Amino acid sequence: AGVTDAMISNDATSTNDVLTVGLGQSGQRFSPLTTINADNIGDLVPAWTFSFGGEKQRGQETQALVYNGKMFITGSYSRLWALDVKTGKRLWAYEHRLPDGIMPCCDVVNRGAALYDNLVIFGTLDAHLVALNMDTGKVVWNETLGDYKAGYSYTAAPLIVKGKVITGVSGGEFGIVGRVDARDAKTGKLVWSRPTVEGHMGTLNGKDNGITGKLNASWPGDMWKFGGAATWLGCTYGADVNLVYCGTGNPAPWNAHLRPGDNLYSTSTLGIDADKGVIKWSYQSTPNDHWDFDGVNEFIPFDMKDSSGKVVKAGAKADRNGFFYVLDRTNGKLLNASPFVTKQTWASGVDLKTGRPIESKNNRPGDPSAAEKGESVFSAPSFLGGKNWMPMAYSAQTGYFYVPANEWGMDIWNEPITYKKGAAYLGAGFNIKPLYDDYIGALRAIDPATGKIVWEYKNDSPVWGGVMTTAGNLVFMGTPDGYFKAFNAKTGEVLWKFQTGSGVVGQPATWEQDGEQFIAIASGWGGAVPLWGGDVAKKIKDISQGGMMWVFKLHKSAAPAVAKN
Ligand SMILES: O=C(O)c1cc(C(=O)O)c2c(n1)C(=O)C(=O)c1cc(C(=O)O)[nH]c1-2
Ligand SMILES: [Ca+2]
Repeated sequence: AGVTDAMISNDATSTNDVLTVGLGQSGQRFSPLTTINADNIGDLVPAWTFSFGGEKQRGQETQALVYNGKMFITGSYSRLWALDVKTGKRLWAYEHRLPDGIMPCCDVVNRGAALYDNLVIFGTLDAHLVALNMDTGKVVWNETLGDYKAGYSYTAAPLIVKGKVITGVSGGEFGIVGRVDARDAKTGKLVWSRPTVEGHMGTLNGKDNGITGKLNASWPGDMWKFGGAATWLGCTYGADVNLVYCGTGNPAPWNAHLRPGDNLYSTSTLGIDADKGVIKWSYQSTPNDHWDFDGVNEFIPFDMKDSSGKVVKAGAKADRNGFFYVLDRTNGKLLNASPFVTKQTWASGVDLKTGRPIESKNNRPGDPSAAEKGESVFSAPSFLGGKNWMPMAYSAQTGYFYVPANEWGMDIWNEPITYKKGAAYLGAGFNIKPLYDDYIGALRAIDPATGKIVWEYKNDSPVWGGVMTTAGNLVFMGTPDGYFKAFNAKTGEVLWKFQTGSGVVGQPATWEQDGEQFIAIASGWGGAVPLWGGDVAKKIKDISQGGMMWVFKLHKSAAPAVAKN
């Protein structure tokens, strides 16, 4: 017995296990379970805990996977554990031997593994993809994703699509070239590879698989050779159209004066043919990005009822640049775009006809070519984004997306820079500042058909944890002050919270076992905010480090749930 493609296709509706990060290939992070619900959530108590151990703490961004009596979790510094899912007892551990010179930009994080056959597959900070035997933890195959000395690393959860393991790469701040790869999940052998910087060739079974668009038309000179567009958050999958959806990060360097043009395919959503690795469509949210708006944010396929009641094959993305985009997932056409944070100084909106931002004048930092430092501008959102990596969730039951957002801006300026292998390739300086005294983070319920914010929960510190929603009328998210919280999915009311002992930047998961529902979350403060957060980082410097897996269940097995509303 092992994990099959059919099981993975059904992961969003099957409740006995958790086979994918995102609770299904489309990444909606919705569970149909109702045993734990808005009426009895007050009875939620810890079932067991597990410590990530020792000196290697830092950000724990993982999501638990559950299969065949085992839980699989990844940890900071490229570690992975198999635990007894009933007790939390450690069964085996894999600790990847990392070289000294690794260069992750934004903490030593990992966002989870993938399961296929009898393998548990995850990526490492030195840009390797490692497949372990589920029962023993022994390495079955180990492939190189990039040269860590050139700044390649890996932090995302891989995605399984039809027997293939789909991965991106990290390293946009070092001038790597972004890429999406598909490998045979059983052997690790490369099937196709699709670079995300125009000009670089893709491959299918070792042969050229074609490029779309004119070679390098959107990059000046040789800039495409180190163009960034890292695919550092991985991909989702639209099974009905057989497209892998991958976001691409910032073009490199940050100083956009050095690369006039749109810089395709940076800061874009790509719809890539899952069998051949060919880009079927692309949608660029921030052409010629000057603010590190990146654009990797997850694109979540969902079916949307439009104003006439017609069901549209849509997909949504809450972009780091502050706009919530709804696209036609079959062809990438923009359906609507609306702000999900209070301030976007760089653009007044998005032109629905052309799909391009209506860019503000004078919100790009000045050209430093004749000076040491160009003119500084204040810009919002900050480069850490209206939303960063932490995934949103979608409930077909309420019809809302639940978006973890942050309200902040930055002073940003440019400096001269040239590419040097293994060195930061930014050409920019910055300082992040809060916009408001009373809050930075917010969890917002957004109606995708109108773009309206239906409810919001404000948090004093930035939110950095993933979101999950359930048919029990619940939304779950953790906060940097250590709480794991449950909200009413319809109203946003906080129904329950639990202090985990360190900041929560993990992703919730839920499953059922022997008639009981369980909910898991990793606690362990870290990620990009303490490293890059400027004035905001100063505000939250007193959060305790840590590293614990928490699993919860109802205090006494509740009677089968009866939904009250
Ligand atoms: O361009 C890139 O390759 C890249 C990679 C990563 C990463 O792999 O974690 C982040 C970023 N960029 C980034 O811009 C960013 O804000 C960020 C935050 C985090 C985090 O885990 O908290 N990672 C990253
Ligand atoms: Ca980046």
